[in-house]
Amino acid sequence: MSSATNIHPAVDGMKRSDPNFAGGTLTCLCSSNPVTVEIKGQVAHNHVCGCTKCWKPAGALFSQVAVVGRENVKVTANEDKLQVVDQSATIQRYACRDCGVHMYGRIENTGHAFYGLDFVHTELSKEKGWAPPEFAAFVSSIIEAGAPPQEMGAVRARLTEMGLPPYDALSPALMDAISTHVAKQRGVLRNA
Ligand SMILES: N[C@@H](CCC(=O)N[C@@H](CSCO)C(=O)NCC(=O)O)C(=O)O
Ligand SMILES: [Zn+2]
Ligand SMILES: [Zn+2]
Repeated sequence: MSSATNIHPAVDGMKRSDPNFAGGTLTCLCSSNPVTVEIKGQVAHNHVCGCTKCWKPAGALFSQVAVVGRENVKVTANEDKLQVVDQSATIQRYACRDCGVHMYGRIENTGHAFYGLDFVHTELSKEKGWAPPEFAAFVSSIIEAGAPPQEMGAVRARLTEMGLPPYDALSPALMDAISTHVAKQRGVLRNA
């Protein structure tokens, strides 16, 4: 089977975003004492991510990950099961120590362009109406997790067919936002 068929189980044919969506509850995969996280309101910049750091469902080549204001993220059950996957990473990903699912990722560096935003996987919620993914990020990184390099053409073609433009970092809009932030910090952006 070609890798190109395994982009992400929840993404193909995803419904349109509900303009009045109020949020939902993310639940980890534990059959008993699951960790739950309440998300208030809609997420932004939902995307599929091929990087090795984001949590992916079994068999998927990509994770599905979006951002939401950290003030709208609240752990509502079994918080004691959460542990940070990699303390040295920019995004501190809180994973369930029993099932391994990442419940939210938080940026603690106040100087980072995305400080104030948490990273979440909306597929962990049963509510419908979440904003669907808009692009594919870190596509080349799937090779680092074992995807055959010779299948990358097929993977990019499939992503494009699914309406997810493939990029090897974040989307141009998000890369511009990061660089604008850095330029402002350095004082080199005069007219912004
Ligand atoms: N090739 C590396 C890339 C890892 C990476 O830089 N991931 C991005 C995107 S995560 C969500 O879109 C990132 O911002 N990482 C910061 C962090 O993980 O703390 C790989 O595949 O590992
Ligand atoms: Zn769990
Ligand atoms: Zn990622």
